[in-house]
Amino acid sequence: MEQYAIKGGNPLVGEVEIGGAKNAALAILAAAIMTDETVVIENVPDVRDTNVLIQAMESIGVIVNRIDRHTVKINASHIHNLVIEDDFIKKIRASYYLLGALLGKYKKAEVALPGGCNIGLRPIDQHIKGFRALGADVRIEHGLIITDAEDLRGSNIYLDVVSVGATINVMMAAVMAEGKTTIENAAKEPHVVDLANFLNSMGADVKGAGTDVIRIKGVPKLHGSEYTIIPDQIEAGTFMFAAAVTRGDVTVKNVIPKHLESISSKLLEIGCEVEESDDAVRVVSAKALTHTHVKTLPYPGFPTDMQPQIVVALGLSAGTSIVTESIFENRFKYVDELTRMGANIKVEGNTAIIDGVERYTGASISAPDLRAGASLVLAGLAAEGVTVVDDIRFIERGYEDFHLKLKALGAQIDKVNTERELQKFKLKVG
Ligand SMILES: CC(=O)N[C@H]1[C@@H](OP(=O)(O)OP(=O)(O)OC[C@H]2O[C@@H](n3ccc(=O)[nH]c3=O)[C@H](O)[C@@H]2O)O[C@H](CO)[C@@H](O)[C@@H]1O
Ligand SMILES: C=C(OP(=O)(O)O)C(=O)O
Repeated sequence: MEQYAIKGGNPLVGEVEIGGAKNAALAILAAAIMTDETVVIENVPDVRDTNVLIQAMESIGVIVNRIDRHTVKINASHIHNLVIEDDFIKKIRASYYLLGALLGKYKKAEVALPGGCNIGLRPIDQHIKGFRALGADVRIEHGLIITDAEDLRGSNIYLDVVSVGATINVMMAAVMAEGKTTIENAAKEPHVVDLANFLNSMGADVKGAGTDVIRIKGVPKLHGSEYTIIPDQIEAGTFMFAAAVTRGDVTVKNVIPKHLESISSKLLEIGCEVEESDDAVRVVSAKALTHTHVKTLPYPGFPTDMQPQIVVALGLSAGTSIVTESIFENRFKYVDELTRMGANIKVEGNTAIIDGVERYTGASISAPDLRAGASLVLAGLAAEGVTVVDDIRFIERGYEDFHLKLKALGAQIDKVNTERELQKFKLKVG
């Protein structure tokens, strides 16, 4: 089983290029099947989740050509099947975007219930509420979400919780519905805006994305497009925190600094310097880190997908910090692993009370999910001695070349596959 072997202690220094946003790419790839014309999408991250989604699209007859590692050409004029139930698709969250896309285009779809990170219950009632409001019948049978409609008609939909997935799914189902749709209490995340921009580039009429009211006028059909996906806010944030915890000096390049504001603010609060330019942010961690309080919130609040990264940093900060996870009920599972490395953190319900320690010490640990896994790697980079992180397949769901990018910044990290390779790494790093 592949693992990351890490020898901590090196400050990360240099520049790192951020890739396309995984969560935008997943929505946009799914939406690309809503036209029979060819679509070219650039800046698609080469990560497991996007590759699984592409594989599922191919399984129903979508032709996907890779022009280069990050550019795909999609033609969905020969879809022959509206049922998607292979085992892989059950593992990712965004499989359900194919439901909104197929329902919007063909008025019918059957897709396996979604997976994704095991961080809470993750119900899909708001997606179902939205589809039903547009006139679709929706039922769950044999592990599949089955939806069909004679006609989709625009509607006013108020989301009871701010949900990225439901906002995206309802938007896709509504763009070719007859008449006007309003999504109230919509999510405002950058990837919601990116999807709306992409749909508009295909001829849709979506207004208000990025605010909490999205207005959609149905159009009869969508056409081909060429589109570039926005940079990944969370990949960028992860490298910014890698600089913070290793006392480094890292410039994350190819980013939209506005999307990183909540992350930059917290880094400033804990004692880092943050310099913004047009499409880059530099983080310098020269002083001892200090404590702060954090509550995860929908955008523009502090992202839940950055919660484990900031906990790793606060675990090394002087004083007591309180982190409240307000989006998912069970996103502190990694704290047990961090405790093995010497962290002093007590979890009470959705709150972590963190008493900073002077250092972490290397240990053998497992990645419980994507962001927690990446954050445990950051802990390993800051720790004294060698850390071995198992289950790195979770990390590879959302980070392209994670260890190679860290290595280029001066980290001592290798991917190892056998005990022998691990011993070799240990000998190499001394
Ligand atoms: C593939 C993707 O883009 N994943 C992101 C997406 O997940 P995802 O789209 O699953 O997250 P949501 O925004 O939908 O979830 C937010 C909250 O709403 C609840 N909820 C959601 C839908 C629903 O029908 N009913 C309901 O109660 C969820 O349980 C959660 O408590 O947004 C999350 C919140 O920013 C991120 O952590 C994930 O990385
Ligand atoms: C939780 C995440 O992804 P997913 O919703 O796909 O599980 C994430 O990207 O951090």
